[in-house]
Amino acid sequence: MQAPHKEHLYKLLVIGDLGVGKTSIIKRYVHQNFSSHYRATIGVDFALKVLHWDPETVVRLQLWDIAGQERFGNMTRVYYREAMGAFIVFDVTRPATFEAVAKWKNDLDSKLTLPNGKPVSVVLLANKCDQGKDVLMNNGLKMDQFCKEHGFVGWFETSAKENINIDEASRCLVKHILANECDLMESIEPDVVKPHLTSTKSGKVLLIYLQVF
Ligand SMILES: Nc1nc2c(ncn2[C@@H]2O[C@H](COP(=O)(O)OP(=O)(O)OP(=O)(O)O)[C@@H](O)[C@H]2O)c(=O)[nH]1
Repeated sequence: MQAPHKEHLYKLLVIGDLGVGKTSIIKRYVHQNFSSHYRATIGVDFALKVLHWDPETVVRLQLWDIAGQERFGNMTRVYYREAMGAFIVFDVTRPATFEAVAKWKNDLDSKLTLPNGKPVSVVLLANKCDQGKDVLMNNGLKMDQFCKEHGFVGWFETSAKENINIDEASRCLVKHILANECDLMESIEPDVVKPHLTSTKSGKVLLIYLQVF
């Protein structure tokens, strides 16, 4: 079999209010499992997903699972550094978590831009759709409008529990990032946007930034 020609490494953020399902979405996406047991993330956690994008291209995604409580802290600026894209997640059964979406998006846009000054690609995830299938059914147009107004590249109803639309949402985000990278390559040296990656004993990904502060 011929080796892939192109390798991409992207840091992706997964943000949104407490308990909306960020960890569960990542677990489903990376480990193909789900637990109904809730344990709040403290700070940030990491996972790595390898996508065979096409016969010639491998895409590695470093998923940064950022605790919901971090919206009220000062660490998001550090966590956001050098990300190429993000998922913002809300829980369809809790309207307050949707109201927080714009705050998360503003926080992100105020602290992170691509090296060419443009905003990073962000996909909105309406999670736990297995619990409230009707909540968004009649609001599709409103959601399209909301995404346009707030600069999301797309939105998906997802369920980590039933494995609905998570792969699709990721493909949408990666597609936009690949397109953005073509623009970036024209003006920026590739090494400038690549973080340093090593593996730890536990198999988790440890990201070492030389200039965190
Ligand atoms: N029914 C249903 N429950 C879900 C789904 N996704 C997550 N949950 C449940 O929601 C609770 C919170 O999920 P987490 O993945 O821990 O949420 P989180 O956003 O990572 O939370 P923080 O770490 O506090 O920010 C857990 O009890 C999950 O089992 C889903 O798609 N459907």
